[in-house]
Amino acid sequence: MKVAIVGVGSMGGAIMQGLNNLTKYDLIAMNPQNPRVEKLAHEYKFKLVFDPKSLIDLQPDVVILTTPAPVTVAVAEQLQALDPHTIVISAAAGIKRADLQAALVNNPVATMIPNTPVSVNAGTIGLSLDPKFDKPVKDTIVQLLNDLGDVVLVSEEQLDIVGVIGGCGPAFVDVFMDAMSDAAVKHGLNRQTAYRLIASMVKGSGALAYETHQSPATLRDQVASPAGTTIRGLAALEKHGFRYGVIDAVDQASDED
Ligand SMILES: NC(=O)C1=CN([C@@H]2O[C@H](COP(=O)(O)OP(=O)(O)OC[C@H]3O[C@@H](n4cnc5c(N)ncnc54)[C@H](O)[C@@H]3O)[C@@H](O)[C@H]2O)C=CC1
Ligand SMILES: O=C(O)[C@@H]1CCC=N1
Repeated sequence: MKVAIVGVGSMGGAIMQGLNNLTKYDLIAMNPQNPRVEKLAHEYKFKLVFDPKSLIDLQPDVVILTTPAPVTVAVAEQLQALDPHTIVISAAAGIKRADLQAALVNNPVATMIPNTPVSVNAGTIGLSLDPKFDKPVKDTIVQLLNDLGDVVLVSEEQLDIVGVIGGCGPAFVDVFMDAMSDAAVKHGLNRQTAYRLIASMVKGSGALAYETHQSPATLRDQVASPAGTTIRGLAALEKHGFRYGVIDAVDQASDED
């Protein structure tokens, strides 16, 4: 399958990497000339074009839009001459399917919010589909995105909050991991050991919650032994408003103003 990525920045590059890991996709990219993207094209051996006509001529089966959100509808307008069978999937946060569909009248258009862990095929991808899609279109989209991680099908109204939790979430977790590594270094671990330890701990905590379906509160209680060390740390997190900080981070990221 021929997959084109339009806009090879952080998100487009992560998708490119995740698809390249599988070696089964014929990958194409469109981006303004940029040495970083050219280096990536050389490394991953994908075909790089710089203008919409060249992209359209290559007849991709799927086009993924990972351009900056404010220009994404304009980019879609430049792709109006795509073959009608080409499926377009936009990753642009806050851009509605109706606006993209108005630009791409003949093509099936889906909207999603992926996250950067797609680069290691461990992404979380909130996906909204047009209920009018026929089964082959739906299957093509879901199968492609399943190769990049977990696909969570949601309504378009829910995509904004899914985008904040799944899409912004890795950055919030990164801040937590960074702070923990400072603490570990303060207590004598070297930075590299701290990073490895913390990444493994977060990966394992996520896997445990994911595999067992237990609530975070239940899992937390299993760690906090009576009169033990964990409950003292949990009390300190409460004292410093950690939970409210997380809730407010989601509120702020969700705020459109
Ligand atoms: N970074 C992330 O974790 C996530 C980003 N997104 C969405 O992905 C999109 C891109 O975000 P980032 O990768 O963070 O931004 P970025 O700034 O790193 O990448 C944007 C890329 O698009 C290219 N570009 C700009 N105008 C273009 C045009 N007219 N045609 C083709 N390419 C063009 C830029 O040269 C750059 O390589 C945004 O719409 C954002 O909402 C969605 C979920 C997560
Ligand atoms: O920061 C952003 O706007 C994008 C959307 C979700 C994650 N990154």
